[in-house]
Amino acid sequence: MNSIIEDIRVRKIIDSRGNPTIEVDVLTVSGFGRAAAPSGASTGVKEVKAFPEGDIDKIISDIEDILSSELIGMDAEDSREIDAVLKEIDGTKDLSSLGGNTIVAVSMATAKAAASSYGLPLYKFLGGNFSFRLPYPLGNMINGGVHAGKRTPDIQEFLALPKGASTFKEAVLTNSKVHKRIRELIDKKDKTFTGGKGDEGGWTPNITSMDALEILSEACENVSDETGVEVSCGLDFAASELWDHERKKYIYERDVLENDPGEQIDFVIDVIKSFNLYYVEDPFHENDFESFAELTKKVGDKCIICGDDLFVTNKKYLAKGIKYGAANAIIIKPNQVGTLTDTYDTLTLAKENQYIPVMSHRSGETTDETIAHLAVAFSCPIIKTGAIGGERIAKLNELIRIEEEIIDSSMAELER
Ligand SMILES: C=C(OP(=O)(O)O)C(=O)O
Ligand SMILES: [Mg+2]
Repeated sequence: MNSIIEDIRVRKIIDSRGNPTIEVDVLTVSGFGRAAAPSGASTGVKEVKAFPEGDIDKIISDIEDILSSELIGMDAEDSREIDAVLKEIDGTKDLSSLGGNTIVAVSMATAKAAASSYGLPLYKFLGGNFSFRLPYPLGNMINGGVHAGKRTPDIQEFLALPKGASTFKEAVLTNSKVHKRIRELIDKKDKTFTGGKGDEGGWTPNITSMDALEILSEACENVSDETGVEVSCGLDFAASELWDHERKKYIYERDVLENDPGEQIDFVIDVIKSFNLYYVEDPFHENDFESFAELTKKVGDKCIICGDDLFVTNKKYLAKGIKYGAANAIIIKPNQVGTLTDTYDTLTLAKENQYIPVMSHRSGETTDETIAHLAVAFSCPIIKTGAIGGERIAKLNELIRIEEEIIDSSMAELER
């Protein structure tokens, strides 16, 4: 039994925002796995709690003792059992006792240790020999909202998807061209721009969302013409951050726009049509399943409507969404739900119901590359993990390596 757990180490490291997070090492008889947890800024209220209350250093040493006494001697290969034990030790619904970030790091590090015990990369260990498809990278080009500073666009993410790329490497290089082109276009529009970037490596100009959309659209078109690779545009509204619960309105401060829920639906449809958007994430706040359903009914045949804060990678909320017909895609962030098993179960439900699973980074990231492997292992047609920036390219470059390693690899199938 080469995959029996022999030791567990938990440490505090920093993420891309300079905030503390948790990294876990798992040692088995003949393998080793390491994973670190990311953190969100526009977190959904239904997500598990990232950290328990209290002094993180004290928590870490306590947690290491507890985990060691429970997990040493278990088989790292048995992810479902490991995850069940983690949840049992935690004992809370929102994982607030150990913290979702601790649990997800242990869950992922254990799976990596099991893969290593068999001498396999994680994507192959989890996905087997028939996981040969690479996801399309959905790249963050302009950052706004809570991922950027004051006077930046209200909408959180302006995205590009090189859906005409025939290889992952070509797709990544195409996105980097769009990113560069956008800088040139911003320089023309915002004369004070000094090249600042936001949490996910997108530019942070002092312009409105509408101007940012014009620039995104022009850059995607320019690069498509220049390279022959079709590049589509997308947005993450992160609308829970725009929603004023008291006034029941979406407030766009920079654009000086206020939309009630009905106006927001019309506005989103108008933007999708005017800019020929291929992808829209969280256009409504996290509890508005009805508006999601109306939008999906109206434009879901042409545009990917993706729920992030709406579903928080949780199969319970996804099941509700399926009932409503809300969305046709779901963001998959393992730390929103806490374990690899729960992530897998949500993904499976999504696929059974023709929801596109979009594997995703968080705005606060480390150089951990686990989600690159999960995207291939679980056949996600899209991965959202930035376009540039060390912690973002850690995933993109890992996928370039994976593509090289897979015999007869091909890009995912994307319809619409
Ligand atoms: C990645 C995102 O942001 P965060 O990690 O801040 O939730 C997102 O909203 O899709
Ligand atoms: Mg989002």
